[in-house]
Amino acid sequence: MAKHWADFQYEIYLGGMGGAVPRLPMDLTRLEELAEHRLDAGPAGYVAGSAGNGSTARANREALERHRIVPRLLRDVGERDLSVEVLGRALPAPVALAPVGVLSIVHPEAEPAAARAAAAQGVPYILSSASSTPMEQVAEAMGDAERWFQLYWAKDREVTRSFLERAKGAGYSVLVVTLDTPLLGWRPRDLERAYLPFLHGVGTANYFSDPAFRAGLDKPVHEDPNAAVLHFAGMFGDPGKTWPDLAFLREHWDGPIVLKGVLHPDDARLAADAGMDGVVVSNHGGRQVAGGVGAADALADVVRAVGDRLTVLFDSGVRTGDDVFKALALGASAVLLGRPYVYGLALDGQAGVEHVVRCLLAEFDLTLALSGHRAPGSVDAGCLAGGTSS
Ligand SMILES: Cc1cc2nc3c(=O)[nH]c(=O)nc-3n(C[C@H](O)[C@H](O)[C@H](O)COP(=O)(O)O)c2cc1C
Ligand SMILES: CCCCCCC(=O)C(=O)O
Repeated sequence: MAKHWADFQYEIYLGGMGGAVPRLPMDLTRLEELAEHRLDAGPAGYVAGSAGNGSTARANREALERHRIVPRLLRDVGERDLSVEVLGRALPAPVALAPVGVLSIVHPEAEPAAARAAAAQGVPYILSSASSTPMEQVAEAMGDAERWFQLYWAKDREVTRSFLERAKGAGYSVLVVTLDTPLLGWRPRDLERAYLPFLHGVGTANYFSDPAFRAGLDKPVHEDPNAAVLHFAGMFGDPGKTWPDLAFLREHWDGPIVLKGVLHPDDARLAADAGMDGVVVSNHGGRQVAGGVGAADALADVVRAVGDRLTVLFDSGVRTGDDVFKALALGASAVLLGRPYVYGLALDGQAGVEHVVRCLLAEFDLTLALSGHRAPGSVDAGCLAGGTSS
């Protein structure tokens, strides 16, 4: 019998009878406000902030909210199984933790704590290449658990080559290449405080520990950390890259490669033509292009274009279990959870991240059951108002 994530609610009700009530909210949309009170203004603004006047981030929520679920009745949903196969990997549920850089700005245990939480709940953890912890240490914290590596595709080929070698050596199995950040978006909350973690003494240890990165410095990192940070900021992205450059990554990575930040169906087709394995339909949580399309509004078109050739994942705006259900109904194979787990980490370390994952999956399990479904595989456009089953 598969695990019923929904049982978490009875654990809580029964625990409550003994006087133990959860330390964190059960409504994950309340996390942001709590975390903003807990964190200093710089980190709080960096995590919650987005590009321009925030319209893309708002569009993400509006796009998900606009879709409404139409439940079905009397369909025997007593036994349910949330597991899915994604990119050849068996996952307990269609959820992974999105890559988020420099987590040390929200909690001293940073990426290893988030990664341990993911491992404990069995969901994949996608480590950001801009992490505040070297990738080998994060891998060690995870034991045998499923781990993926996100790459910022550096200007310097040697650094990219070195990152791919290290990631392979440390057991990361899927490469997620983020394409929507060749330059940093216009982020007023950070600009108004002149706050960019990397320029506030927060080292990206993942880069600083890299031999190819260090070879590009005039002085060792400890002698001139500011120069190291500036070197990182100048090379982490490369606005000069084009589609044929993907051949380099295909050549140096044997496992699945997923392109993150795809919103246009033609770009999804180009990804398939370039021999990629998947795409993440994402606008980086509204942090890059201002005035951009809500990510969920782009999802169905991408699935129509390449759903038979590529695995389509989704992020940007996922906050609740019903959001996960809606993303699957629009054709995603799985979703990446972003800010909510970062707030969980800020509020209660590893336990906070586990709380967030358990709430999200309990809510998803209940949404599935209460809508008349036993497994993610039967969720399609026909589950949404105005949609038709395939
Ligand atoms: C503080 C922060 C840092 C992020 N760092 C990265 C990163 O290093 N690499 C990356 O591909 N995406 C990064 N992202 C984007 C997330 O992977 C994801 O696309 C986004 O959080 C989804 O939006 P949501 O959090 O609103 O759901 C970051 C997002 C946030 C909030
Ligand atoms: C100057 C380095 C920027 C790294 C970007 C991290 C990220 O993806 C985000 O803040 O969003």
